Amino acid sequence: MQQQPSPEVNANQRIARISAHLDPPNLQMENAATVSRLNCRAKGGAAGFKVAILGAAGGIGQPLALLMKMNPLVSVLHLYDVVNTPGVTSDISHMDTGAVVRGFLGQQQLEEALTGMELVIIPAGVPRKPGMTRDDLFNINAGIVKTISEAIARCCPYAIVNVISNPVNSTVPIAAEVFKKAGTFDPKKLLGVTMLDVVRANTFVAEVLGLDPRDIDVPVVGGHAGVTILPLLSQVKPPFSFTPKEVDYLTDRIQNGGTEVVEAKAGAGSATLSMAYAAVKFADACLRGLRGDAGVVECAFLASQVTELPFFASKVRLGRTGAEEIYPLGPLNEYERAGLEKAKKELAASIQKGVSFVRK
Ligand SMILES: NC(=O)c1ccc[n+]([C@@H]2O[C@H](COP(=O)([O-])OP(=O)(O)OC[C@H]3O[C@@H](n4cnc5c(N)ncnc54)[C@H](O)[C@@H]3O)[C@@H](O)[C@H]2O)c1
Ligand SMILES: O=C(O)C[C@H](O)C(=O)O
Repeated sequence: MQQQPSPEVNANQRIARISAHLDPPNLQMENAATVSRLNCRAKGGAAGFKVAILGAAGGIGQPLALLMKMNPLVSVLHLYDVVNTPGVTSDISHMDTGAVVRGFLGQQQLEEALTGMELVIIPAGVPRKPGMTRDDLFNINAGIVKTISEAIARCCPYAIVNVISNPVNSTVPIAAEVFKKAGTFDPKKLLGVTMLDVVRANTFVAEVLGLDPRDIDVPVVGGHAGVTILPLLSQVKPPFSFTPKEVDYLTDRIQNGGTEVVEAKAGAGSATLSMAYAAVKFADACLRGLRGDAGVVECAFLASQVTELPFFASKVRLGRTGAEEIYPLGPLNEYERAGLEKAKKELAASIQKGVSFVRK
């Protein structure tokens, strides 16, 4: 005689039959009594883009991860670092926003972190301490950006790449050389993030004028270090005229905004919170472009023919394939023309340094 199943087994079988009816087999929980994070029903988030942050456990990386998790255009968020990603990922993943968050730790997980990504944001690398220039970071950060770029070329060659790691004037040429070697270079998709210069320029100009920074738009061209940061105050929108003293004050403050923060932090790093804000502003513009929104225009440092230099920051229109249009600099006044010459001289050397690092 067959033994009767216990009432409890019967109940479980009923649940299994009902859920088999309701759910596709691969989404069923094998046993309703042992739900875990691995067998629950997450489908991979709402519609949106797949974004990776490399250097996600750092001073910029953590608030950047927080803000990208809040961005409704992001469906999957990969957080990669060489330290501390399990904690950061666990923490961020509890936020009740749409993006599904996954963490990746150490170089052996870099390829997995990048596979399938549509936007890759790179704040990996060391920051300045007082007395240092951004170029002083080259020796460490050049190698980090090179390794990461090689992995991007292998795993997500069509992704838009936002480079934050300094010195941006050299790290973007490094990434470009790596992509050229791999045969994956698309000049529209490799973008150095100079958004913080624009954010600062809008803030400082608004302070001088006694206005709301959200109503101000200052184009900042050139590069992202000292005199290569060239605010075009003659092209501020809406148009305002400044006294020569105001122009000197504003140009100096915008060019040295990074140093202002480094000195205030007194050895504890450089801008992280304002940078995360700026990085998200720029990443969001890239995602809106990818989605097909019209009229998305921001400044970025990229391969360009706007000047005789191979890379230059200027206004670009972001679209489905990246920076689809690069705008000319427009009419410059005498002060800005002199600034442009200084900027080009320093930029040329920084670009060459990055190119030689990969070609050597
Ligand atoms: N473009 C800009 O406007 C701008 C603004 C601010 C800072 N930065 C630059 O951003 C970088 C990061 O600054 P931060 O304040 O976040 O520094 P941080 O030291 O706080 O964080 C950097 C993170 O990168 C990680 N990292 C180091 N090597 C790595 C590797 N090989 N792969 C992945 N991750 C790695 C570290 O573990 C750390 O978590 C610096 O180079 C800084 O100069 C750029
Ligand atoms: O100044 C730095 O070193 C960091 C960053 O480039 C900035 O502009 O804040």
